[in-house]
Amino acid sequence: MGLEGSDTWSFMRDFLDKCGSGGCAVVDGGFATELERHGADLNDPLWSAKCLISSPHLVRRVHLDYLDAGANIIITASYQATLQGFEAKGVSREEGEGLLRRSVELAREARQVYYDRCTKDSCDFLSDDRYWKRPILVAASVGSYGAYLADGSEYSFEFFYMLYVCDRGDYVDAGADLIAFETIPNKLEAQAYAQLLVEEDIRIPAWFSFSCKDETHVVNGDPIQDCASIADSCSQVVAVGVNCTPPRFIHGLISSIKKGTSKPIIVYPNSGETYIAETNQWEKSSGVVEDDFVSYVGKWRQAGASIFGGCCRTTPNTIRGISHAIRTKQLQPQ
Ligand code: MET
Ligand SMILES: [Zn+2]
Repeated sequence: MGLEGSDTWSFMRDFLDKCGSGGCAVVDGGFATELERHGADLNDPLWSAKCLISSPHLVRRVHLDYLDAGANIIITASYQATLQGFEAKGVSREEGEGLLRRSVELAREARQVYYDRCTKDSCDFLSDDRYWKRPILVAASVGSYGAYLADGSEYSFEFFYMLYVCDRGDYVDAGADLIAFETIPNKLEAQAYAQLLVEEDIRIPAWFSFSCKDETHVVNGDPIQDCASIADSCSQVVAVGVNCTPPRFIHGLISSIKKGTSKPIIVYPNSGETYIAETNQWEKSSGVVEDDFVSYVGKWRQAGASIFGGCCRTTPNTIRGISHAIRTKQLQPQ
């Protein structure tokens, strides 16, 4: 049974209401780069998904750190997880499917640990002498197909379907609350995901989040407004936005996205640094200081976004700051 249109329409809006911060929610921060800060070596085609094999305890720990920091949505370690990638490591197809499910289970376990601790130590808010259980969703991460094709080969829809349809039912079975299509670089992929969600009758909702190169275009040059319109016409998509994009473009991007959709807008920029592939290092962008984008969240709320977080090189501290800002200021859109 697929989600009915009205269910998906209300899914994110109901969730945002329940979060109790004036219709805002907090997503987590950079997951893979946070694993690296804890010493994980992610120089691997599987990137963060490598830790599903080598250090699942660290995956659960980082999820928990983001929950402790105030996240309402945690994104799984499956960004670059593929059965093909696992197979290259000698992991059988069945075991690989198990690892895809495991990525969701680890996030759900962290949520359970967090809730168990809350009732014992009252670490979350109290209202009327009762413990308030902060709403928390587990979003299964699907990284871009373009990123998977890092060798510069061409898009092949046959392969795309093999990668993304065969594998992704595992997330639903494992109990993910939604699918996060992240860092989408172009219109073509957005169209393919939208088609996939409809044709395969994926039973959980999704968000589409694009990676952008300025205030009006995604990284390949397509207008973000067109990308947002594609997401808008797919009833299973419950939020549209941008991630892994420098903070300085976010305000303009929110205005551009609003021209293409009226769905809730999600923004989780990176730290503003640039990844240099040759050296495997992140460098400060010249002349731009964006160390602390937490202070911009109020403006982004006014511009019309309602879900805020961080991407690469942001940490639980960023998320703590965002969470504090939206809870204490009760920000409103203009
Ligand atoms: N959710 C992913 C992560 O933080 C997004 C990566 S963007 C390159 O690991
Ligand atoms: Zn990122």
